[in-house]
Amino acid sequence: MGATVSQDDNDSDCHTHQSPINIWTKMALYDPFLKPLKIQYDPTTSRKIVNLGHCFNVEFDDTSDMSVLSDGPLNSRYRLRQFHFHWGSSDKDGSEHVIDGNVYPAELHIVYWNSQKYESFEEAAKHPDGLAVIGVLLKIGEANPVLQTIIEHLDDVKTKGKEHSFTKYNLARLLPNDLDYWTYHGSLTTEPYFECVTWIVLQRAIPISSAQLTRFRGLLCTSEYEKPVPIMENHRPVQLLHDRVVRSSRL
Ligand SMILES: NS(=O)(=O)c1ccc(B(O)O)cc1
Ligand SMILES: [Zn+2]
Repeated sequence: MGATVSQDDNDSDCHTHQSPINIWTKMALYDPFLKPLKIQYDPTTSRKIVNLGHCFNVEFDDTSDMSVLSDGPLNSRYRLRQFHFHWGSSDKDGSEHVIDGNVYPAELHIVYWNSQKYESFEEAAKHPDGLAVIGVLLKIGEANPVLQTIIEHLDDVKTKGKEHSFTKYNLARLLPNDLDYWTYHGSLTTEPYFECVTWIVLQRAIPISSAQLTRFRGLLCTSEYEKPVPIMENHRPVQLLHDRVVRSSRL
């Protein structure tokens, strides 16, 4: 007699906390115990910009707790490692998280790891409370001068594997003043998709101009020795919510 597989067996599979998701704002649960985000940022920790082939990272010195994220939904101190973006082949899509069915043209991910409990980013990524990622939606608007300082360096990292020094970046100026957020437990949105992320998606989007966003699509996923292929898009489709609840920091 073969095993019978019921519907709930599908939910018992081990990939039920995947990201990104569609956030239905009216279904989000206001949690009065959620604290405001505490973002301590030291501009001297920015080190370099790197073309990874599927995106570019701005990377930080994470050998000590100089730029850290704490409070919010978190129970530990998380150390800043890198930030990167996801975008689409046109301004019509590109974000990973979707809000009430609305896709945004791009999304910023600021990646932190739990340096209070774990010795390294790699170790932290193996645990459900290992990482915290602040997701910031981008909307088409005025040219963003703080993004422009990044965009000016994209020509230095045009091909896969290229990197360029990138210091004294003022990440704090990139964030909106309003830090209200939605939070839920999820995963990395690229390989290896580990379910190790406390997602903190800001409720306020930041502007980018269409011309600035076009510059992202000029990056190449090929090395300088290969036929040039642009990174036209790098966003993952939304995943099933399963048994998760999204909480909101604002009523
Ligand atoms: N897109 S994401 O923020 O979920 C993310 C962050 C880090 C890594 B990783 O360092 O492998 C992968 C995906
Ligand atoms: Zn990302």
